[in-house]
Amino acid sequence: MGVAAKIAPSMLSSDFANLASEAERMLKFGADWLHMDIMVVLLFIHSFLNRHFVPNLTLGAPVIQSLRKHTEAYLDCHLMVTNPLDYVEPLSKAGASGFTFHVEVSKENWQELVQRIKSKGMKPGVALKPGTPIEDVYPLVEGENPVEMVLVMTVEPGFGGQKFMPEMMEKVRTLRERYPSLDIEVDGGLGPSTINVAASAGANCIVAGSSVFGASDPSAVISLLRSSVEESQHKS
Ligand SMILES: O=C(CO)[C@H](O)[C@H](O)COP(=O)(O)O
Ligand SMILES: [Fe+2]
Repeated sequence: MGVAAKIAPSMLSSDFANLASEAERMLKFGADWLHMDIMVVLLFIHSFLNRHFVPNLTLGAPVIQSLRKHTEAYLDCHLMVTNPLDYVEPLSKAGASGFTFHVEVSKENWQELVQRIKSKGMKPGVALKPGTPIEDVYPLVEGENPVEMVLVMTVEPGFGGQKFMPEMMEKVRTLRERYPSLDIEVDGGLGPSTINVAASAGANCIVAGSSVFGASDPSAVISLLRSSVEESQHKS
């Protein structure tokens, strides 16, 4: 038996003007979590110092708060920002469930971050970009106050609809071997043609945006993602 499969449609691919009904549709189709990509570009700073994390702007606490009024679903928030600590309080008030920050921007303060996230009743997770070595997250999983999920990016963060990077599966395999009961999430380019490699590497939380929202039968895609994770776990 493995860690429970969690299928998390990325709302980045939804119709933002109808977010509540899009969320409801995904839950009806069998989604476990709703993946919320929080990206901020500080335009002023971006132009002068190039200190943004991703070159895109999506949604923040006000949108999470609005969505929370319509659903009790687990909101799996993926923070692609340079200053995640600033978002702990607003996102917890807004009703976020999971708070996953990037290791690349948290070297100095991850202990405080994890503690604050937990104190607000959210589940702390750490994400890493494709170029970041897996060893960088070990201290966060093995420390006294550990994160409860590792998100392995399988595209460069910033946009939906990109091509899955199979070479990231080595990271997933290494993590699964080291942490048999950890939630391991993969994010970027997941869909029917890529799920088997991710599932057999040991991922159990699957984010899928364009492959689900772009499908003629999203519920069939969600079922397929789930059965691939469950079958891989039975085999191992
Ligand atoms: O974090 C993300 C991008 O930075 C998104 O969650 C991800 O790209 C999902 O979209 P898709 O499944 O279309 O690749
Ligand atoms: Fe994401």
